[in-house]
Amino acid sequence: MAGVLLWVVCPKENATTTQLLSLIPGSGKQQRPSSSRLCSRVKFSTKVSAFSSAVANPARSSEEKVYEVVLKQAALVKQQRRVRALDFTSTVGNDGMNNWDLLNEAYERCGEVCAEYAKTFYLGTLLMTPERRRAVWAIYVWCRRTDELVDGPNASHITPRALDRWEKRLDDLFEGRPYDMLDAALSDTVAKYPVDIQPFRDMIEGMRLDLYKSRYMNFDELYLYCYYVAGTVGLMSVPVMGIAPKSKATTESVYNAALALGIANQLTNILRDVGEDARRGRVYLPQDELARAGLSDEDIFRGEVTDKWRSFMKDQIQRARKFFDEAESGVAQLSAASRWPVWASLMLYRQILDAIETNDYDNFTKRAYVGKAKKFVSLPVAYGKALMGVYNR
Ligand SMILES: CC(C)=CCC/C(C)=C/CC/C(C)=C/CC/C(C)=C/[C@@H]1[C@@H](COP(=O)(O)OP(=O)(O)O)[C@]1(C)CC/C=C(\C)CC/C=C(\C)CCC=C(C)C
Ligand SMILES: [Mn+2]
Repeated sequence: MAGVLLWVVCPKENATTTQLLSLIPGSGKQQRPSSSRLCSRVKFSTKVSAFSSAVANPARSSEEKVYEVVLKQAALVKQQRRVRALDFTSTVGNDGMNNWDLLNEAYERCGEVCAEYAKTFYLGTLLMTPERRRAVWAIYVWCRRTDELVDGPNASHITPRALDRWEKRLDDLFEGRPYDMLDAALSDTVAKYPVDIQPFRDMIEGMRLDLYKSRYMNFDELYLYCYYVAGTVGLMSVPVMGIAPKSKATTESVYNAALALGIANQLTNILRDVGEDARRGRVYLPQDELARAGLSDEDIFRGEVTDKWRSFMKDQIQRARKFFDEAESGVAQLSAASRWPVWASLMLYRQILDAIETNDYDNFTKRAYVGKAKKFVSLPVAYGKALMGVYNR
């Protein structure tokens, strides 16, 4: 797939099937969020409840339910909650390597995977502190492997039970019992940073949805899917990327921006891949909005760019852009060294929306991508934005 951030979020471009196969095992302060969208709908409370209990109340919108997760994650980072750290100190194995060396090797391997599948993002991480950089690699690798379960070469063999086993493995690694060396790196990361298990579980839930759901009745349903498979990445990453010590923003608003970036990226992914998804029998577009635009699944399968389609797409693109705008406010609040890769990914992914427009909204037969020239311009601009950040410590 094309380009810098595309290497982050769509690393398939750089990956061969066999390479990916080898990754698959056995096959602050409380305040209202910046978003006015949300402000109008969420009843704010300092009481933070688990996502599962939020789900139990179906009268609430997906944004409200997900916002409760944001509050919970923000509260956890404030507590600096840590899970039991692994003991990587003493034992020396037959090969003369001690556990410490093994852990370093595990992280190195995560870095290699990241460099292979998400090259420019990998380069961006090199600006981060060594500790943070390798923790982000470990998270990246776990996300990549999770997505490969349902999208990779073995996808047709993946059952809900296989995902249950993957979740059990996740529980184990959070408890300090990693299954393999890539898990060990994440085990160490979650012991060192206030990373909660819930976004990881929720990403697996998104993959479960992909096993049986191929239509989304309205944006509320689609939003929840986007949270599961992409918003979660933002929530996993912020505790590692770190908030600038001098930032005056609430923790919760930074998490909210991170969530928005994940949602924006996934909505963009969906708009770019309409044709590709349709060929797999999938329509990740809100059915009610399609109907209101006078469109149906049949129109999508036919793949004809009509004025109705253009008008529908304009609205979808506008919505995705709003989520990017919402994310922007949070980037400046991140620790200085973490800002560049985030700005770069935001700018490059957002340009895919421009590319869809340039293609006259033909996302049935043309794949929107950001060309090399635009990437080369965006990277220094992103760097400048990162440097200009309000808090440089
Ligand atoms: C305050 C603030 C703005 C902080 C930044 C927070 C942050 C780092 C957000 C990251 C957002 C992000 C990159 C989300 C990923 C979104 C995405 C498109 C997910 C894809 C899901 C499945 O989609 P699909 O199957 O339709 O797509 P493909 O055809 O398969 O591409 C994913 C593929 C899920 C798996 C996600 C990854 C492998 C990426 C994981 C990335 C990281 C852990 C690093 C994120 C860090 C940076 C700097 C972007
Ligand atoms: Mn995928």
